[in-house]
Amino acid sequence: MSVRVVARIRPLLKQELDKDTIVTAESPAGNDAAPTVIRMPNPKNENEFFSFQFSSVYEQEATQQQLFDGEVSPTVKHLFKGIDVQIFAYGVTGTGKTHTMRGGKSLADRGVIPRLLSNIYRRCRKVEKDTAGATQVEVALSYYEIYCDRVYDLFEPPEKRTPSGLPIRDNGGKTVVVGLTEKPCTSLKEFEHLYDQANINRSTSSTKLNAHSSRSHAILCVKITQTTEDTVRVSRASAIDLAGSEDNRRTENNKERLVESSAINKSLFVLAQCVEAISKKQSRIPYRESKMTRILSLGQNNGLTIMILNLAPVRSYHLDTLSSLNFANRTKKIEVAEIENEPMQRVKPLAATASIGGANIARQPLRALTAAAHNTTLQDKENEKKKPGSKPVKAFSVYSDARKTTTSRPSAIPAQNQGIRRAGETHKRAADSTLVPRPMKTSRTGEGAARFQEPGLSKESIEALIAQRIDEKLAEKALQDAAASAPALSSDLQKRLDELEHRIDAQEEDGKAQGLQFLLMAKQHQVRGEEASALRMYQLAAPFFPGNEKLKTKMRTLEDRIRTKKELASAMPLPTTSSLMAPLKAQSKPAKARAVYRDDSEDEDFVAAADPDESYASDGSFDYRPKAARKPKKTAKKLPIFRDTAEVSDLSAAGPDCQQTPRTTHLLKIINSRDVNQIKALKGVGNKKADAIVNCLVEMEAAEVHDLESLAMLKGVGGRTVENMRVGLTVAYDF
Ligand SMILES: Nc1ncnc2c1ncn2[C@@H]1O[C@H](COP(=O)(O)OP(=O)(O)OP(=O)(O)O)[C@@H](O)[C@H]1O
Repeated sequence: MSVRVVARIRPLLKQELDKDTIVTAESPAGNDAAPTVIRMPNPKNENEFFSFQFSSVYEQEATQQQLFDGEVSPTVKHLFKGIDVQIFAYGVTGTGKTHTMRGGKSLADRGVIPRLLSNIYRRCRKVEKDTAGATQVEVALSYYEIYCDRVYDLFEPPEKRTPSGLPIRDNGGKTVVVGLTEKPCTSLKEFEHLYDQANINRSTSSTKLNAHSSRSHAILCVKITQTTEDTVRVSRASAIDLAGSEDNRRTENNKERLVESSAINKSLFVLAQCVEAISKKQSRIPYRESKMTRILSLGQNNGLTIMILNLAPVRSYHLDTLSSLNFANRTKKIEVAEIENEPMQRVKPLAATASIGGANIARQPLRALTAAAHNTTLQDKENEKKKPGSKPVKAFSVYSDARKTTTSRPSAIPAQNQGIRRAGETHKRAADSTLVPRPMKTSRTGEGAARFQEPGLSKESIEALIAQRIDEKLAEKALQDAAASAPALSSDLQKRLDELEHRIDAQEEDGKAQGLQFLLMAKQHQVRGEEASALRMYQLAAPFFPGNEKLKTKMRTLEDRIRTKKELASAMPLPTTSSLMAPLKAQSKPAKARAVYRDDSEDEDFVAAADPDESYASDGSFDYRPKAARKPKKTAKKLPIFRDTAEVSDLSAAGPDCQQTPRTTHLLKIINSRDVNQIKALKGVGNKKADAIVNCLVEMEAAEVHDLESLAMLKGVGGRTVENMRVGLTVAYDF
């Protein structure tokens, strides 16, 4: 399922005026149903309105209780079924993220986090009661912040922090913070105490836009462990209060706030890049470019993900609000696999795990070997059907090289290890009972115990064997992942990027590390041909290298090139919207013509075609080569030509400056409104097409469709559709 995105508009603050309200909530059909649409004017033309559809929309008056009941409360039962839940608040500074997640002290003001914990404890009691105490539920908390791209444990006082913060590692596909405190927490009261104490340690400051602005991303992780006699099931709820993006022209931040702000903006920029890369199905998602994106792992985590988009209703946030809405619109398309964490057999923690993360970080639990639909092949299911009563089939065996046995053996497990199934419950398997070698089982019920009882193998050696096998699997997977995500860079270039990364690692303590990171990102963007992003990163790096002439020259060159490109684009017959639409529509044009008006994401070709000699030659660390042989392109598809011949009189009546008929103008106005209902009402446009058009427009951000040719190039639209839309308008309105 996709990420669930809900929007919340905060009420006006004391200094804000009602007349400045520009963001409103609406029901899709304009009826009394709960609102799901956010509407706001186009910053370029206030007579036009943009509409954005989300799973739900909470208006200014919505209470903390309503938001919790509508969005978070329903996830708790899934959490107890073993499904991880991630809830994060996103929005510009001062839009109400902390209010939503943490809230105030009074009962009514409590935010998502205390309510979630209250709900979890209630459910713990219910589970224990319903199972007459056979299931024990334990809750443990960890809470940390990412401040200036460094991870700090919020359960530790600031004076205990090391300047470089805690390291993060990939552990079996999950990102973990090494050395984080995990505190068992048995009641809501205990939670409130721990949470309040920890929040004192969080980095907040007063800025011009928010008297209590969070200067870090805060992540609360609630681990729920349900233990029965035989199994242990672990699931996690993560509640994340992201720091808000800041426009430093408005904040008047001092130097310290500026450094924080640039770290916040950088991480949010990387997050936006990740979301864009995911939505464009690119093979490389830049998760690793910021700790926040590594930890958030949007689109990589299994479970339920909810994003609460916080919005300020007033005009002073106009552009920021539009950018947040565009981000949210992309996020809602990200698919997340709703896979539950399977229960595992109760075993003592493996000795080998201690080395990964100290006492508090456990190795990725041994995956349950119980029947799991997603782990079972069709063939396996067939086998199960054919042999009623036969043992179910499993997808893989961790213990495949253990010796087979034909008789049950006396238990070799110490009596205190109650987690492992008892000898009496073990099942025998005849050595020759297999039609195929080593039959697979989905369930290890009993079987796991039998294997632990192999004589001749000590408990330690079995554990060591398991640890070794898991490490091999993890290493294999890491190699596969690395190979799959490796960008197609020349080995020379890759070497230089690696060197730069090593320099960053080596200088972690040095103030320049942050600057080098910006530089690395700039180079990565540049090598991908994303010049605007590269320039932005160079600009962020600049304060770390004062007086560096090479860097200044590089920025000037990029600025010139971007400016030239823009001028060329405006001189071209097709408007910029076409360039934005080009990648959206699978139409290809001859490379040379296209080079002039394509957007950032493809301007590597622009460089190669328009200015082959301009170069990264000045950049000693780069060996830039334009892409060599490319696949032959398809010949350009001819664009439809629209002539409003039937309306020449209208055109002349509209005056000499007007290049479009009123009907065309009206049609474009409807399209640019991005109002899905208005677009749907056009002749020949159904729900699907209207959605596709609105999605294209959202991808174009603030850009608009200026003519019928550009409209015909939108994904899902063609010349015929445009003609239908236009013709349909003759009867629909009065010119
Ligand atoms: N739903 C709401 N009801 C009442 N007050 C609200 C609401 N949402 C936000 N506020 C108020 O708006 C102000 C800013 O909110 P908050 O500090 O939560 O913003 P933020 O998005 O977390 O900002 P930052 O990113 O700077 O930390 C606070 O004074 C807060 O009390």
